[in-house]
Amino acid sequence: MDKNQMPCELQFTSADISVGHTPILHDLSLSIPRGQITVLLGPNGCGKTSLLQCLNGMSSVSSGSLTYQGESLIDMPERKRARKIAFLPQVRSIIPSIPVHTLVEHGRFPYQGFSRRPNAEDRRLVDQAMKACGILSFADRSVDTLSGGMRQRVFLAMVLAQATPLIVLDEPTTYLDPKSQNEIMDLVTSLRDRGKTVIMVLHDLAQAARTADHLVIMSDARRVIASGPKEEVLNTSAISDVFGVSMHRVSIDGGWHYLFF
Ligand SMILES: Nc1ncnc2c1ncn2[C@@H]1O[C@H](COP(=O)(O)OP(=O)(O)OP(=O)(O)O)[C@@H](O)[C@H]1O
Repeated sequence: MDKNQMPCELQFTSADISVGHTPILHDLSLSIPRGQITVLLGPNGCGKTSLLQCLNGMSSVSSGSLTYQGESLIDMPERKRARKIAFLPQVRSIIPSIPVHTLVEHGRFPYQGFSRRPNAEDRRLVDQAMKACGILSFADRSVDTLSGGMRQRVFLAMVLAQATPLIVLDEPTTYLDPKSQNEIMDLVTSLRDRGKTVIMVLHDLAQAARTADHLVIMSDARRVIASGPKEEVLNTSAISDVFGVSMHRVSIDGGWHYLFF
């Protein structure tokens, strides 16, 4: 299918978004396409996290609408939402002192009964997620003994084990070295290639330009000023308007690479 005509996964329409009782975003309308990687870019404090947090209930839509594949998310029970959307928040300050496989199993909670006893299908999906993230050999290690890059893989495996069509990642590469960042981006790309929809916040413009299919640019005024297929958005002045940098495209080995300065 033409990437410009992918069906819509998420739709915000004239949405006012609040954190607690504090209004953060006003009259936001935005479509997120299915089966693509959407990257949300914008300066600190423009409301990226608040926008995403409507998807895990940490912020709320106080007027307007938010739908997932046409179904309202606003009143959707938490457990049902968690079978559709997996959410990895920004860097966590508290790292659990539990084995890797136990943390990854948390991804199966939305499917389990009160006892939370994993069945064969849960165990299969947990193993599959750990394999995809390259952490099977760490299964018995305590999460708090791992490096930052490896921890991020473990959290990603937990999100994968949730087996949702939509994955939301808030700054998944922060504090990681370049190699670990590339590995996480490769993983994200492989998720998209397996049919998942991914939305993530990044701060690295080159990484965003390399990885995204679809770009959303927000401004200091907490507005979406550009949204669309990557090439279309990169051809506007949105990035230079918001970040004060110019984009330069260079061809290396037949592929395009983006530099911003
Ligand atoms: N719980 C809260 N109560 C009041 N204001 C809040 C709360 N959470 C966020 N805000 C404010 O909302 C605005 C948007 O914050 P948000 O974290 O969504 O921005 P962001 O674009 O994700 O920033 P960053 O890039 O720094 O992570 C900021 O001005 C922030 O101070």
